[in-house]
Amino acid sequence: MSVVASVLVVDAGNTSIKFTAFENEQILWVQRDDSCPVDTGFAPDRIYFASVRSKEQSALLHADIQAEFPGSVWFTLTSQDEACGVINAYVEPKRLGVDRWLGVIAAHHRAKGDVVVVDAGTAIKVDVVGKDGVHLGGYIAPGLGMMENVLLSKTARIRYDACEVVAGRGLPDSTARAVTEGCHEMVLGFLERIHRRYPNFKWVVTGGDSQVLLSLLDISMEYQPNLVALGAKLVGDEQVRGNK
Ligand SMILES: Nc1ncnc2c1ncn2[C@@H]1O[C@H](COP(=O)(O)OP(=O)(O)O)[C@@H](O)[C@H]1O
Ligand SMILES: CC(C)(COP(=O)(O)O)[C@@H](O)C(=O)NCCC(=O)O
Ligand SMILES: [K+]
Repeated sequence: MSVVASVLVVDAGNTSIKFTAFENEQILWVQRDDSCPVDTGFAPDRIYFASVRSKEQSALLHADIQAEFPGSVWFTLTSQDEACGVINAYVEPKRLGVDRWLGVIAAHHRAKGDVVVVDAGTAIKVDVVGKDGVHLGGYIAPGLGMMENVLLSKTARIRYDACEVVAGRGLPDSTARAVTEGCHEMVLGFLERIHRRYPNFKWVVTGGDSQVLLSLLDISMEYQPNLVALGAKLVGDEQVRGNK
């Protein structure tokens, strides 16, 4: 009889927490929330927890989630110098954001070749991974929401209502369009410059803002919304095997 392994992956980013329920390799459901889902009817054997939040916030989340799933074995995932056949580029491997680390690992295993990972979240991260599993490094830039918020918070007259953010033709002719499309152009130029350096790499994009970018970029990219969770599953399972 095959033993079904149920795993809950928790990916705590700076904006939202993504909860992904696995049964063996199959994703049963994904929930994006600010706190632990309740009454899910899911009883994971294991919880793989990856957080880029502060130690204090991560500890509070750990307590909340463990209280909701008291029978689950807890694994906190962190960036390592090597895991699942991938070698971390960082001089100090542990300082690489664990979301980036897990996305890099999942992308390497899915692409089976040279790959560029774009994760458009609170920040926009771009990581480059060679087909041999060597993480070559990457960039961090402000996310779309962050750029817009800074313009609003640091100026007196950049003000507009959400309803003014409309698709337009030609150069922006309103404050709302000037800001939103200016931020888009910043990110698109950033990504297109990197694409000119890595044109033959596969590109995979994830993160809450990826659909916006996909619609504007003329770079062929695979959209994988569960990339970080898939990387967490690979790393967590490797740890479980290693502990046996
Ligand atoms: N349901 C949602 N809740 C929060 N942010 C969302 C949602 N849908 C799309 N987004 C966009 O995704 C961004 C957050 O992406 P995400 O990858 O979850 O960030 P992080 O991993 O940094 O927490 C937000 O800036 C927002 O623009
Ligand atoms: C860059 C990040 C804040 C992105 O996190 P997110 O946008 O998912 O909230 C995170 O990957 C992080 O905390 N990195 C640590 C610094 C580094 O990766 O070099
Ligand atoms: K993230």
